[in-house]
Amino acid sequence: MAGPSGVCVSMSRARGVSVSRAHCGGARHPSRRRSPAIIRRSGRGLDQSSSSSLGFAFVCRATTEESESMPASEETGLPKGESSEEEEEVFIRRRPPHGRPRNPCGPIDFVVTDYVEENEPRNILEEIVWYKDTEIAARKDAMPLTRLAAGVKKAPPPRDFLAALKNTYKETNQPALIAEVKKASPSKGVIQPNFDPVRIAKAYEAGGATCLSVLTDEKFFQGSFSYLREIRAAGVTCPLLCKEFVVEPYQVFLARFYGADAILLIAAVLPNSDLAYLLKVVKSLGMTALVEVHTEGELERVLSIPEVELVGINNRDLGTFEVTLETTKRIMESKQGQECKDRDLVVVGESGIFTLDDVNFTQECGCRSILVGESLVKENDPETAIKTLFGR
Ligand SMILES: O=C(O)c1ccccc1NCC(=O)[C@H](O)[C@H](O)COP(=O)(O)O
Repeated sequence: MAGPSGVCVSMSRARGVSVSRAHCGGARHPSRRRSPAIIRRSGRGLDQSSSSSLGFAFVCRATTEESESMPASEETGLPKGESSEEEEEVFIRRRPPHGRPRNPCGPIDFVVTDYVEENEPRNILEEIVWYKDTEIAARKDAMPLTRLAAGVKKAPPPRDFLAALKNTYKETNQPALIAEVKKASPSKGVIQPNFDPVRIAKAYEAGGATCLSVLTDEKFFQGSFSYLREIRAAGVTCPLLCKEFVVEPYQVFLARFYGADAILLIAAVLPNSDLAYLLKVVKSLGMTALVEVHTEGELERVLSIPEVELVGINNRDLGTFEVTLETTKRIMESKQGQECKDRDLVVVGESGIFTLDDVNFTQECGCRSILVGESLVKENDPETAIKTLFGR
């Protein structure tokens, strides 16, 4: 049964139905202004779990007075009310702008029949981020935040990820290596078929990596949170970055629970209000945040948050998958790049680093650290691969 403006209500499981229409707080895209979205009232989905509101209560207590005063969304535990100007700068739409293709709603479900094209992810990062709601809901079903937070207290203490990078740079005068443990990626498919995360992590450490980045996304990278724990349990002492697509505080707790010392926050995904809030959560757990940007505009936005200490510049264009180190050069030569240098922030050059020339080029751009995945992980002897990469 088609309702007004393309709202189609499926009666298959329904006896009676009324669907409310209102602004949707989740999507961040100008198109949403042209048409009202649908508010989900009940049924299965993210808001089915009571753990997110519980989670927020916990996070509030775990962080500062300042964050306590921020109103938060019941759905995600993140603060509401970011300015529309800031929303425009966020490249990634957090959710399909017109809701999911099918929306369970109590005893019925409804379908949005218009705007099918706008409702498709525009790039791989949107596709990944949209799937996170499903993934996080399942995680919360298995372990509500209250239990997760209790578990976090028993996790091994966090190591200082940022200090490790700074020390290496000072000692070696070469960029400190964050070596990535990743089996596959959306752009390359399977990179290492004989993937053994512990063997690779040990080889990276033996080769001289300062820190490790561990992909935890299962669907798109064939990663796992359990790799963090396995690598720690095997005695690897390098601080560990949880390479995840974070949209909620719950994921930060999960990372700490599994032993991560640092976590990635992607500016293209997170408006500043979310970034600032997540940074407080990260700090409250004793971890470091690597805040990743792709453009000067994102860097400018990120630099307005005083808590940012570690910035990553990703050379991969997430629309085309094209990788060029010129991105790092361009951004580091911009006024925002200059501000990073003036503030003595550690900047990490990420993606597309294959040779000693690439290492040197990134260092000349002003990066004190590099994050390297493919060129090391594809080799069957990653220890030697690191030594070759650094000309040692
Ligand atoms: O690598 C991808 O295909 C990808 C797609 C969408 C989001 C992120 C993606 N990669 C994550 C990374 O940025 C890299 O794993 C990391 O920077 C290392 O890059 P590389 O040395 O080129 O493997």
